[in-house]
This record gives sequence, structure tokens and C-alpha cells, in this order.
Amino acid sequence: MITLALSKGRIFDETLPLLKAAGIEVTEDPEKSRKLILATTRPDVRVVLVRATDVPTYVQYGGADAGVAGKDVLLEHGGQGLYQPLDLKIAKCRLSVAVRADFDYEAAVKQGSRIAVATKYTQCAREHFANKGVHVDLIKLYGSMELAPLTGLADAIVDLVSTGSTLKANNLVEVEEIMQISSRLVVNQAALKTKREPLRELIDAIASAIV
Ligand SMILES: Nc1ncnc2c1ncn2[C@@H]1O[C@H](COP(=O)(O)OP(=O)(O)OP(=O)(O)O)[C@@H](O)[C@H]1O
Ligand SMILES: O=P(O)(O)OC[C@H]1O[C@H](OP(=O)(O)OP(=O)(O)O)[C@H](O)[C@@H]1O
Repeated sequence: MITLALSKGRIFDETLPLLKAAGIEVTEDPEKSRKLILATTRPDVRVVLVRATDVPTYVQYGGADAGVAGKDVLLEHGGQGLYQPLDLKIAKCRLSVAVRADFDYEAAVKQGSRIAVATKYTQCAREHFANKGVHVDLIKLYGSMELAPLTGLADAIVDLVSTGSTLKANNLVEVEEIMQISSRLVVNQAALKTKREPLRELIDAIASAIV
């Protein structure tokens, strides 16, 4: 049995066509059921639904043989125990620094001021600002980062941006792109040995369906 860890929403939706190309169709709709283990048209393949940030952990410890996770999530996790054979080019966005429209980020950086930065992505943020030589106080949040500069909790945020409409709706502006993000296929390194054939087949089939 091959167990695949996916998160509900965009990763699940955007992975489906790739699985289909590999001859795997999920037979239940996660939005219409409370089930966490979903069957597929392949009796030897099942899908487990986990939080996006939990995908690397499930795969690292063998709760799943493989999974799909954003580069953002993988960098924060650290990637230990994970083989990352494919960039699936799905769930594309970027990790950026954003501030209130009336905050002069460039001036704060130039002056060497300490900048308070709220983010869910503390590892990526720490590395980015350390490389730039900017002093920051990082504030860990788990969601609604956009609220932090509006309430005075922080001067800036590090968050994912796609269309920019969330920033715009909250009067924030993107001032620096840290990196481009997309989702990767991750595979448990031990499973790659014990389930070599079926996993290789799966990786090759998915690889040929990436657009
Ligand atoms: N607006 C977006 N456009 C495109 N891709 C995105 C966007 N937001 C997030 N992503 C990518 O999709 C992945 C999953 O995001 P999703 O919103 O489903 O989970 P989440 O709510 O961030 O995670 P969790 O439930 O663990 O808090 C992210 O890790 C990121 O790589
Ligand atoms: O630039 P945009 O197209 O507006 O996308 C950016 C938003 O997308 C993500 O949130 P998501 O929609 O996943 O909601 P979530 O924070 O509840 O996961 C991210 O955290 C931003 O808030």
C-alpha cells in the first residue's frame, strides 16, 4: 500500500490532475465528507488528508510514503528525512515582505533601525534578513499576518502573495520578494528503498504530467 499525504484545498485540487495522469483517481470528495483517509481507483494507493504544515512530518516519520508540500512549508520544516524528486509547479506564489503603505521600509533599512516583523515563516524570514544585514524582531503568528501592521503589532510581515489582492484589501504593499514558491513531491527516504518499484513508477508518471 502507498499512502499519499495531501492537504485540503489548493494542494489537493491542483494535485488531482497529476495523480490522474498517473492512473490514480480519488473516489471521494474531501469537501463533502469528514473522512481523513480517502480511497482511490488504485486498491494499492490511498490518500490521507493532513494540515499543509503537517505534510513533511507525516512523510518524514513514515505516516505517509509520499506527499505534496509547498516550498515554504518544506523550508520551515527543514526537509530532514525527505527526498524531494519533483517540483510539481503547482500552488505557485511568492514569499514577500509587505508593510503599511505609509511605512518607509527602505528608509528603515538604510537607517539600520530594528524592524518588527510578524510571520508564520520565521526560518525563511530570519535567514533573509540576516543575509541582508537587517536587524529584526520576529513575531511568530499562525495566520492573518496582514493584521499585524494594521494593529501596531509589527512594522512588516513576511507572507505569501499571489494576486496581491489580500495585501491590497488591507492597505499593505509588497516591498521585497524573498523567493518564488511552488509545491514539491516529497518521498520518505526509507520507503524509497522498501517500496522502490511502485514509488519510482509513481514519481515517473507524475513527472511526465507536470506542465
Ligand atoms: N494564494 C496562494 N496562491 C497560490 N499558492 C498558495 C497561496 N497561498 C498558499 N499557497 C501555497 O499552497 C500551500 C498550501 O496553502 P493552504 O492555504 O492550503 O494551507 P495553509 O492554510 O497555509 O496551511 P495550514 O492549514 O497548515 O495553516 C502553501 O504552503 C503555499 O505553498
Ligand atoms: O495575493 P493573494 O492572491 O491575495 O494570496 C495571498 C493570500 O493567500 C494565502 O492565504 P489563503 O488564501 O491560503 O488563506 P489562508 O491564510 O486561510 O490559508 C496567503 O496567506 C495570503 O493571505
